[in-house]
Amino acid sequence: MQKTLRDSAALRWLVLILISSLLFSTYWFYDFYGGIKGLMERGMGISSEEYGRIMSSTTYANVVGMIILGGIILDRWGIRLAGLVFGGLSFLGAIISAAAVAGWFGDDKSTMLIWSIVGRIIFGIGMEVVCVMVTRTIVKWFMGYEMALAMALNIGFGRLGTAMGMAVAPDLAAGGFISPAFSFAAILIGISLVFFIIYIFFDIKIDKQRAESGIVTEEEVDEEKFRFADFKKLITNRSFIYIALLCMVFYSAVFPLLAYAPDLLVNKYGFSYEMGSDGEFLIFGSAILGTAFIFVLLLIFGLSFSMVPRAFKSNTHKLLSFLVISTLFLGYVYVLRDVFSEWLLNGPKTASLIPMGTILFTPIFGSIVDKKGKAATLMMIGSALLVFAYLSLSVFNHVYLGYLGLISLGIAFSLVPAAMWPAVARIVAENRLGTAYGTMFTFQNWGLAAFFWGIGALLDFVNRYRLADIEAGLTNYDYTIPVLMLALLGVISAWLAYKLKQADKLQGYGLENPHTSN
Ligand SMILES: N[C@@H](Cc1c[nH]cn1)C(=O)NCC(=O)O
Repeated sequence: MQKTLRDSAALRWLVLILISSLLFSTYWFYDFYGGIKGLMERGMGISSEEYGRIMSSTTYANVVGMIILGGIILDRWGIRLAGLVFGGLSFLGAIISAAAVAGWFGDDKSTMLIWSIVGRIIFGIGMEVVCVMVTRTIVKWFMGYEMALAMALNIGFGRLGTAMGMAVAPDLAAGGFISPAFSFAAILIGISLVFFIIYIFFDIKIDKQRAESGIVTEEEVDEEKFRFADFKKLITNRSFIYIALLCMVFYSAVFPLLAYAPDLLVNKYGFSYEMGSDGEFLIFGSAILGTAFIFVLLLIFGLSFSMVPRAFKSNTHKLLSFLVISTLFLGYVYVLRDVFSEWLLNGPKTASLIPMGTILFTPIFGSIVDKKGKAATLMMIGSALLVFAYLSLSVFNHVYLGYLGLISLGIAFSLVPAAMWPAVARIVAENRLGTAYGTMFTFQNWGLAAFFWGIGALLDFVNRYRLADIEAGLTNYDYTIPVLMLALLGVISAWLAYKLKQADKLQGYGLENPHTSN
């Protein structure tokens, strides 16, 4: 058969980098606010509830079905046009948000707040559909090749965006000026759109080649398309209902926490927001470049740990490669020991290690699920870890228990997604997967809408008699009750995972069986 562009490994990986840049930049924009929550409150004069409202507004359009509509549009228009339109929307939303905090629409609090919300709503419409579009593009190029690896790398780029956004935003907002952090994040989306436009040339070419060689084109492949008949079937399937609810409750306990985690560490343990010079690693005199370099190396180590030993067949080679990577990693930690010890006392840098840790752990747990199964049990364990994490970060006050809580949160954030997404593919037939993911992300956005806002509102409420002192810098926010509320979500997640396990026993999808037995 005639070869197409996707038969070249180099081109496949080039395509992955071009399109994953969109995930990197949109995840960055989604999450960087967490690193500068305190600075936003001071700079814009907003409360925690108003900060929560801005974060929550990202989900508003998705709550009323935008992801599903976006999926239908993606089916009709195809990757190129839909990618440009929805990528363009996320860029537009980011520009509006950056203009809002720069005071372009007016520098009074309510104008800045309203336009920040408008910006986030538009950004949110684009971002979620971009995620679906990028996944489709990976399927188009990697089906029959290294698809699982490509998906893991793609989500790794997203998590890197989250981590770097949280860690670098305070450096960009040095001196309390938040505007550069917003402009930088918006420019990143613009750059990734340029990468996407470059990708379009490859997309046109491969479609032409596939048409010439008689391979079905994107428009003809309807496996991933949204169908209302499928939707009806899905929402009457017990196992799907439990896993979709689990997706909503679990992510509601994790994504919103990321938006508050740096501020929690600053307020509860007295961590810093801005980095002292001891914690800076300079490259060409730039701390931002230095931080980016440290993160990229962490990403490379994370991926090497999880991918390289697995690539060898013999156990000796596996062990040898693991030892080599471990030695290099220890050398890296040793050289940067002074920087890391400062980072562990800085709110945004410490919180950014949660998404960074998932890059290492998610593929490891993914391969455990492949080999041993136990997907529903692992989701129960991941949810229980959330409960432990949030109890450690709320009712106890010891900083070491706090670190342990953050590590548990990182493990839970790796374990549940690693077990959940392949489990969906077992419950739902392949030709209904697009509909299933669109439905699950819609449910997820309902929860996110409530908890992005809810944490901020509850924080203001429980601290209502001390708000003036907090603003004056005389005392700190008490995060105990809002974080305890998230522990409750962990309990509900564990219960839903248990119900899923029971439903699976009745329906026989084999969620507890290894994937290799199929
Ligand atoms: N809905 C997507 C994308 C996303 C990321 N942050 C907020 N929305 C999603 O949840 N993807 C799965 C993941 O684990 O990132």
